[in-house]
Amino acid sequence: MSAAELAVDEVTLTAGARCLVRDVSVHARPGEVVGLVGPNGSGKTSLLRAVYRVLRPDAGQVRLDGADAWSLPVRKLAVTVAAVVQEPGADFNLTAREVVAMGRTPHKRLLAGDTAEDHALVASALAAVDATALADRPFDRLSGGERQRVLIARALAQRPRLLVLDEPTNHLDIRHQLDVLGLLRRLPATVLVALHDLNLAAYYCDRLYVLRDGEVTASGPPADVLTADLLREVYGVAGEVVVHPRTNAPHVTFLPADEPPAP
Ligand SMILES: Nc1ncnc2c1ncn2[C@@H]1O[C@H](COP(=O)(O)OP(=O)(O)OP(=O)(O)O)[C@@H](O)[C@H]1O
Repeated sequence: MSAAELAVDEVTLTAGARCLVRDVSVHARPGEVVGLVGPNGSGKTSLLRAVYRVLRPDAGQVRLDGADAWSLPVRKLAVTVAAVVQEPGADFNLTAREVVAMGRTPHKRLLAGDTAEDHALVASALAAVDATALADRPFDRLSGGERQRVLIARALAQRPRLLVLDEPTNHLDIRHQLDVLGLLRRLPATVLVALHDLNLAAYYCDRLYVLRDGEVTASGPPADVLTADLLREVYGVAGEVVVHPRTNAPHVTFLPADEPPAP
């Protein structure tokens, strides 16, 4: 298993008469962690949906290792790409362990049972997200953050070559946010992740793409992309960006609009 190369080439996505994403190109080299950031409604989720093949591009192409992702056989796609999305189907009358085991399905023949390797991969995926103790609990009775970790474990059990995640730290407490993002960095996979927290994106991503109104407005290493000018232009907020002396990553401090004048 090796990390995949992702190339989104000049993709345009529409829904009815509405343009969701226009002429967007995003590239992730094998093993890179690439972040998508941008305000609400800027097109992050839509773009991810085109990559994991839910929303077909009206123009442009999504390529995995050079091949058109939308032409790959379903099974080939399922052993290559895993997605952790915001609204998973709610058909989960299953335990957490059973949900994670679903990640093994693309690797199996029809009706084949679980192998010792499947059991081991499920157990290690649960452990990786600190969810071993949740394994026998009904999935639909877990808290939001617990559920999120189980869904990440399901994607890990799939052993994807490209992992696509939409706001994976949503619902997670700070320790689990740091653990999950640290884990993504260590995976032998390419990662495309939409994040709202710019400081986490700056620390954990190799490169960022900033979306605004469905278009890429900036891209590059976090230190090049995250500037006070960008925060003002894209998000309409005042902020200061410094290189943090301990992490060496850019660190953003937001300045509330009603900040009292300096003494
Ligand atoms: N099926 C659809 N039909 C019409 N409009 C849609 C559809 N899906 C998304 N949109 C619109 O497209 C725009 C981009 O939405 P998208 O969910 O991709 O943004 P996002 O960057 O992920 O936002 P957020 O940060 O709020 O999650 C939004 O204005 C949204 O309302």
